[in-house]
Amino acid sequence: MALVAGVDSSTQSTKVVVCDADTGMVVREGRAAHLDSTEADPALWWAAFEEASAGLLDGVGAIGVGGQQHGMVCLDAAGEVVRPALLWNDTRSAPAAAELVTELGGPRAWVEAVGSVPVASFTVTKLRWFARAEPELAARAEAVLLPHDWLTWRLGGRSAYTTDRGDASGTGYFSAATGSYRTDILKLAFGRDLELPRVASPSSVVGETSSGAVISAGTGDNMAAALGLGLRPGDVVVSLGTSGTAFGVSEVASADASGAVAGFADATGRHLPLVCTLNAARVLSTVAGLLGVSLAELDSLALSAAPGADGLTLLPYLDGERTPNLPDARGLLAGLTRANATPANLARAAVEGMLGGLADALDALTAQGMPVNRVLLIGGAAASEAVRAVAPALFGAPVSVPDPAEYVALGAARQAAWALRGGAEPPEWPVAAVEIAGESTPSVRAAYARVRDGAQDLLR
Ligand SMILES: Nc1ncnc2c1ncn2[C@@H]1O[C@H](COP(=O)(O)OP(=O)(O)O)[C@@H](O)[C@H]1O
Ligand SMILES: O=C(CO)[C@@H](O)[C@H](O)COP(=O)(O)O
Repeated sequence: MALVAGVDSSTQSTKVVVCDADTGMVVREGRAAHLDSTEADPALWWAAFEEASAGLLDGVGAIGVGGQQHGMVCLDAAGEVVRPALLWNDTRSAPAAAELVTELGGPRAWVEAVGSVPVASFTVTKLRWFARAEPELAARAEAVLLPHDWLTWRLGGRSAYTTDRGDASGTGYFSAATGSYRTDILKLAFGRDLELPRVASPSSVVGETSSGAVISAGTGDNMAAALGLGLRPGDVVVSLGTSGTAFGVSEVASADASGAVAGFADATGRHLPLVCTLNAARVLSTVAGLLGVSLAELDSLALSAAPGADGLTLLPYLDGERTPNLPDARGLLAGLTRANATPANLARAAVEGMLGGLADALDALTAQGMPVNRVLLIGGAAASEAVRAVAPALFGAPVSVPDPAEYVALGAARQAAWALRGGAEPPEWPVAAVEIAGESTPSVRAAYARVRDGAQDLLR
């Protein structure tokens, strides 16, 4: 049995899986936690990878890395990290994003240039912030990489100084449509050129580890998840991790000047229109902490309340929000009365509020012509019984839950198997999923929309 490994270096943790290269069956896996911060020393990602992969990689013939998107990893001339990486969920570059949108000529100009309208998550806005806020440190920067690029480079050395089309499409200076960098945009943001990694093709081998395993190109975590699920047109993923994302694979690029749908590329040479919220799984853990209960107890409380939480609505912008682009927003609990002020209603409002943002994300994809025939629910919070009860009621499409697995790491492993074996398409790895049912509750979405739209001025 040939073995391949996949890595998911995401916001809260690193996960590693080792799979049968032919079937995708997971035979070994490990994980290690990350610090809770919106900036990180990449050395901590490497330490987490070493911890999570300890004892797992013997006999592995290929390895691929899926990483959280957008992180700004700047290196000096000696290849040393200049400052901790600013991560996708760091919002300090929101003013820089607004400046850059104006400087290039507005949202439509950005969509035509790179397929997306940049917000604080995008690497290009972080480079602008870096150049303006920390000029002496920025003067030392000679190159900029993404988190998965940096880990791939650490694994394979100079030859593995690469990225892929999928992750590159989240920088704001790469066009998924043309497959080329827009170095003019990088220079507009940062003030001068920086060395960028070579964009490797989807099934290429970019290097070799010290133990002789070939290294695939890697990709961004959402692109890897799409690969791990073997996503087909009509399937849309809702991923509930630190971020909430809704995305699907498309043969054509999206072009949403509203900025809600980012025109990313996938990891197979196609496109991955994607909507991302800043608030997902941690809405549940935060409210569980507020109530002093476990996640399982939060589930029980939420399931004991009626749909609509007796009029209690939570707009869960607890870390600001990315979609809608309200980086300085705070959460808002509306409709509170003496009668509905119960732990059960608050738990229910947390689940419905978090999923309300993802239901809006699905609407944004539909508006861009993305067919939503089936929703696949993944990410840590997909394990929640309350989430599984509420999602079908809000999403307006059949919802299925794939067998529990780390689909980002699985996708990276599938890419590694593709690089190992070659061929026009990645190996066929079966993914089983169970459909979950739920009665539609349009009144819950209507209540969420009223609070969302009515509070816009309060939220800026
Ligand atoms: N049963 C559960 N119910 C609700 N949330 C859960 C459950 N299990 C895990 N989570 C949450 O999932 C998150 C981790 O999901 P994951 O997809 O690994 O995140 P990321 O990829 O962003 O690091 C954590 O915030 C954790 O609290
Ligand atoms: O910014 C995005 C997508 O544009 C996020 O999806 C990040 O890629 C982080 O992913 P998770 O850590 O939540 O998996």
